[in-house]
Amino acid sequence: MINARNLSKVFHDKKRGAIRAVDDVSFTCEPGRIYGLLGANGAGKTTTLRLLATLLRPTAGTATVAGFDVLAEPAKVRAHVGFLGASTALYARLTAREMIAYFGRLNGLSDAAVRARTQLLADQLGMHEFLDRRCDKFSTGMKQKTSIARTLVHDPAVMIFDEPTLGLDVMTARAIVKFVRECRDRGKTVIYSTHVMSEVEKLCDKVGIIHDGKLCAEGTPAELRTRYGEQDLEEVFVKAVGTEEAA
Ligand SMILES: Nc1ncnc2c1ncn2[C@@H]1O[C@H](COP(=O)(O)OP(=O)(O)OP(=O)(O)O)[C@@H](O)[C@H]1O
Repeated sequence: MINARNLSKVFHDKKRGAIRAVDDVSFTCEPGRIYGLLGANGAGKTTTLRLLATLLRPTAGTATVAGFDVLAEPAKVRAHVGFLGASTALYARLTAREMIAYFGRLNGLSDAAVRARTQLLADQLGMHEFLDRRCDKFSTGMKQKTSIARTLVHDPAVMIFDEPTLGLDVMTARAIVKFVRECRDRGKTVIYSTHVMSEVEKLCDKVGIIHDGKLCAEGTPAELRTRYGEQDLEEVFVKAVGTEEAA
């Protein structure tokens, strides 16, 4: 479960001054559900996700993630969250298997648990063919699958994916979308940020549209279509953001 309450984050930049990257954002995502965070470049998606994963501290507001407060119990939040960000990196000299094992041990898993999780994640993500190859030889898709596996090795209750299919070919993107759906079906709480409307369509039970740091519209895809009188989610997005700008 994720419960964000009036989350705000202000950055202070020498050139740009104060940047209100996230502005009073509140939403809830329940177990067995995927919450889609939709927004243009610079809207505040990544900052919101980093606040939830405790990689940043909110300027105001707070959130509970898997039952723990991000301000009061950040270590417990981290133990129950898997965060796949754009900068999730791999060690070039390690193989995918070693990479997963390394993060498994960091998360306190036994050798037997690491072996079992590696087997399962490699099955689910289709990684067996390259599990024992070094990460520096990987394609973008292999890297992303390995990053997902190392992020989720401790089987967290809450999974945060920040644009996980960016730059991937159609087949790899589909495999990842399928994997995320299966995580939801196993009862995980999933938050998923993307620019790709077809993924929102396929995946998200609820969508939050973020613009200039503010959550300007929220609902199921069907509710948003009705509210904005548009079938195409891209049109819904344009209208929601346009209404916010006009206001
Ligand atoms: N560490 C930082 N210092 C200063 N400003 C920042 C920092 N991180 C983000 N920002 C600014 O905060 C705003 C929101 O950025 P954020 O990365 O959250 O947007 P986003 O919706 O994830 O965009 P994208 O789709 O391009 O990844 C932007 O104006 C960005 O330049």
